[in-house]
Amino acid sequence: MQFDKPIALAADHGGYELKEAIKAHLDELGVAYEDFGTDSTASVDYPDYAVVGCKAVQDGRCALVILCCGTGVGMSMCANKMQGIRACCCSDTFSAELTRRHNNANALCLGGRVVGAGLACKIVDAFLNAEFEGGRHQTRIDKMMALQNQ
Ligand SMILES: O=C(CO)[C@H](O)[C@H](O)[C@H](O)COP(=O)(O)O
Repeated sequence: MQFDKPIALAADHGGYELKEAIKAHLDELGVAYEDFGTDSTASVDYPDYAVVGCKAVQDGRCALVILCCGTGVGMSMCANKMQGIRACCCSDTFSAELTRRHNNANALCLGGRVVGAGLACKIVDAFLNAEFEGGRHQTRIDKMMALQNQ
């Protein structure tokens, strides 16, 4: 996997430990990242971290964002409310691969209380290694993104 920009990472307290495991994994892979917090297991509010991570993608500073909370669900709900963000909450590698290939997802959400670090790193690999296929999928994404105006 090669990216011309870093991967953004952000988590709440429920995803903090998983975020740290993903950082170690990205270090091993030599993939650059930017960590937007949180920095401990002290209780915080996941929307605050979804916003900073997604903004890094919106403004072009980061290529993609990985968001971790307890379930991944709250992060994905927040991320999908932000302009231009297509987030998928994944607990399996197949969905993570296909959401890049078909949905051109730019945000991967993971649950630190759902998946272990080993599976999460496989999910991250599947997400980062897949490429958007375009074609008929772009037509569908155009329709999807138009829903932001409804
Ligand atoms: O999973 C989450 C949101 O979808 C959060 O990470 C929290 O784990 C969840 O909201 C539970 O919060 P708590 O304050 O840790 O009980």
